[in-house]
Amino acid sequence: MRIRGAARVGIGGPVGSGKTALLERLVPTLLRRRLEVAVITNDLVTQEDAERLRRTGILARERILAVEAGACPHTVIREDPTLNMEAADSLDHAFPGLDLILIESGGDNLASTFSLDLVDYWLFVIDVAGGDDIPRKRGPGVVQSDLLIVNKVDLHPYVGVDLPRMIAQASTVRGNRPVLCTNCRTGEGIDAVADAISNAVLSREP
Ligand SMILES: Nc1nc2c(ncn2[C@@H]2O[C@H](COP(=O)(O)OP(=O)(O)OP(=O)(O)O)[C@@H](O)[C@H]2O)c(=O)[nH]1
Repeated sequence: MRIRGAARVGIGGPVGSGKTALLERLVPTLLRRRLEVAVITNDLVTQEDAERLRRTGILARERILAVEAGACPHTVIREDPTLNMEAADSLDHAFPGLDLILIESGGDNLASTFSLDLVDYWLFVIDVAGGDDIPRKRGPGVVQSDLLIVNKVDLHPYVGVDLPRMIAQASTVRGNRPVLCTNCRTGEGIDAVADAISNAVLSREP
């Protein structure tokens, strides 16, 4: 068992659903709440997402670590999360006051889930452009995540998606575990995501 450091929060979801865009909005929101944050990104064979986040300047470069996941993004967050656990341990060691380590998975399919050896809580990000039948397919990520995020809600009129129906189906398959909507272009819904994470994994008030 690890010595208690920062809370570890996973962010998974299909390719392009908006995981990095969510981080770009969520990190500044958490920092405004005076929380100490670091990020680990997982890419297949590059450090692209980490470099993208570093370029935004939202966090000091050394608070953003990259794990190269190899061929299977879910392997390093579920079957053998050693690389991510080592990265998180090194952030805990380097920044003793850290509150949260956000671990972004590489883009994967609806079956991807996080090992609870790695994270205390995990979000799964889908987007409306993927279609409103995604929740009905009952992928483990959609069903089992602690928080489901339906992103890109601004696009629903353009892709013919019935958003209320999509949310209702998501809530049904999740047995009333939470579902939140976000628009990472504008920041809509991000405060609610920060509230959910804080309430779930932080012992002190933000
Ligand atoms: N319209 C709209 N576009 C968005 C939103 N969120 C993300 N995008 C766009 O969607 C595309 C993919 O976003 P990313 O944040 O790169 O997605 P990702 O899940 O990190 O992608 P991978 O790491 O490749 O799996 C980008 O062009 C974003 O600008 C949103 O809420 N609305």
